[in-house]
Amino acid sequence: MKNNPLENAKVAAASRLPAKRGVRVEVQDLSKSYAGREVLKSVALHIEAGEFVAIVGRSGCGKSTLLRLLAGLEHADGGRIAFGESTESKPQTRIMFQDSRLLPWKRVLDNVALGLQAASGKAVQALQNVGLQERAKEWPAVLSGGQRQRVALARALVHDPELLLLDEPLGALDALTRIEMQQLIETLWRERGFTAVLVTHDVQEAIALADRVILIEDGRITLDERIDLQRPRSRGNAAFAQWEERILARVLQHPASAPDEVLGDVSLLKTVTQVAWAI
Ligand SMILES: Nc1ncnc2c1ncn2[C@@H]1O[C@H](COP(=O)(O)OP(=O)(O)OP(=O)(O)O)[C@@H](O)[C@H]1O
Repeated sequence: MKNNPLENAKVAAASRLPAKRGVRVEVQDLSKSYAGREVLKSVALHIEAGEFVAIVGRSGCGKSTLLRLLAGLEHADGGRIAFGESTESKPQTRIMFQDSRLLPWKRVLDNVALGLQAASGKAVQALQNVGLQERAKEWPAVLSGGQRQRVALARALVHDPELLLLDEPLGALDALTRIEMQQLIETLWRERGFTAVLVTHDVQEAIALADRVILIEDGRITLDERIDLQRPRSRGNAAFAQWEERILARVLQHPASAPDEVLGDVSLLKTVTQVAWAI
């Protein structure tokens, strides 16, 4: 295979199509407080099996808290989360963070194979899917940030998850690598059919990837928009730009808690937009 993650993903899709594995997610009346401060307030959310949902919102609004509750990393104070038909069974879930969290003392392939019993075939295939099979024997430290995130993606997908949770996984990457990673995630999601929930500060990323964009403000869902653009989505398209402007305007409408935060949020979002448009 060539060292091109998108091409590799397409070839792999043609040769080996696993059953679509998305799980339906039902969140009702979910609440969570830290030290008496309510961070999530009666959140209700329905996600179809195989749907791609992006969650946006200002810093501190509760996005990652919701993701951690979906992952089962923390417990809610109230409400319920159900997967598929039952509240009992837990789906195969994987989470990716901004930091790849690879083990520095294990080589790339061994990082991907973590948690697998008879590892190597599946792990090699997962590395091929992200275009890094030639780096299998190297240490994570010699990879670039984007390559490390591709390894983290391979490590998540090797378990064939029903639910993939993405907590700003591309937040530390440069604009071009970020767009390439978005395309890779979209290709693998379309191939495999897992349910995806992405937390992002980047409205353009949310619109590029998601079937639905959800806005959280002060711990509540205040916007839930279905993005009716065909895939793959072109950032130069007028309808794309209209969606971006509309959601960005809505995010910025909500007052931030401090003047610095307003400036930080606006400039971050605008910078990402301008850089991405310039490419
Ligand atoms: N373990 C914790 N203990 C105390 N407070 C917490 C804890 N985790 C989160 N919080 C608080 O809950 C609020 C929401 O945090 P959360 O990480 O969900 O925000 P976020 O929307 O993901 O923000 P960002 O976009 O900056 O990552 C914040 O005020 C945060 O300080």
